[in-house]
Amino acid sequence: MNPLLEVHQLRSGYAGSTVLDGVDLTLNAGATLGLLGRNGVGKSTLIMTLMGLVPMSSGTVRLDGSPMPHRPHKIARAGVALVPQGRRVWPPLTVGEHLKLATRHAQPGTWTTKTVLELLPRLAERIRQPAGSLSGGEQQMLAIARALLTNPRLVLLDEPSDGLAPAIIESIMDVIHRMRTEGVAVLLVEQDLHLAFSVCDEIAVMDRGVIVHRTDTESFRSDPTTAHRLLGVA
Ligand SMILES: Nc1ncnc2c1ncn2[C@@H]1O[C@H](COP(=O)(O)OP(=O)(O)OP(=O)(O)O)[C@@H](O)[C@H]1O
Repeated sequence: MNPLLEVHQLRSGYAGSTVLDGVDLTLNAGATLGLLGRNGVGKSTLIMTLMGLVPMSSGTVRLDGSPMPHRPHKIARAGVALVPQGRRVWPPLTVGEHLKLATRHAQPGTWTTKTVLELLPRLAERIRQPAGSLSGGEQQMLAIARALLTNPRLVLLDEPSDGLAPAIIESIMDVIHRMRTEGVAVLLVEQDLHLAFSVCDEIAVMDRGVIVHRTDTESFRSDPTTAHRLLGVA
């Protein structure tokens, strides 16, 4: 069986500077992989390149055995959804308007406005509120809701815990666990090790544009020496 996502020798970057320098990565359908690494090593660039938002200069990306389309809307239609760093909600649009827009090109599936609002009841309570007036945690939930409504096979989550209180991070964990239950594959870029360890089957570490380490979560968690060497944390 093909992996859902197969990345081979991927290179990309910005205006003459190479950031990804030969990334090799696979992810099976329904699996949850945490991508860790120090600041600036290229984790977000990988997410943006997979989503077609940063052009690749060489390498291959395959989704379910077929070449990944290049344009973001085609990548989304192929079943890949992005929860970007910084949420990227539209401040004047209400929660309801965001959800309506997200359903426009959605594939049919488990996730509908009803099931997403059942999972994220705080959004249901704020359906007429402009996104700009939501708290950071609520905006993060909205960004996740928007991604789920497309009924993706793969969700790329870029630092969902960034700047959020522990209670909200717990809610994000619950949502990622639910994605797993529904068979959605997740590539999670995270600095919060507690979050990554609690939801991921495996951990990969990036350094200077390549994947330098990959193991199951339990092995990574029980090997603080390696974690310290790769991430600078105990
Ligand atoms: N839009 C951009 N234009 C030019 N350089 C960029 C751009 N975005 C990122 N970079 C550079 O690319 C490199 C990798 O950045 P990236 O955001 O992918 O790292 P990261 O591992 O996600 O870091 P962090 O954990 O701090 O978010 C950095 O040197 C960064 O300055």
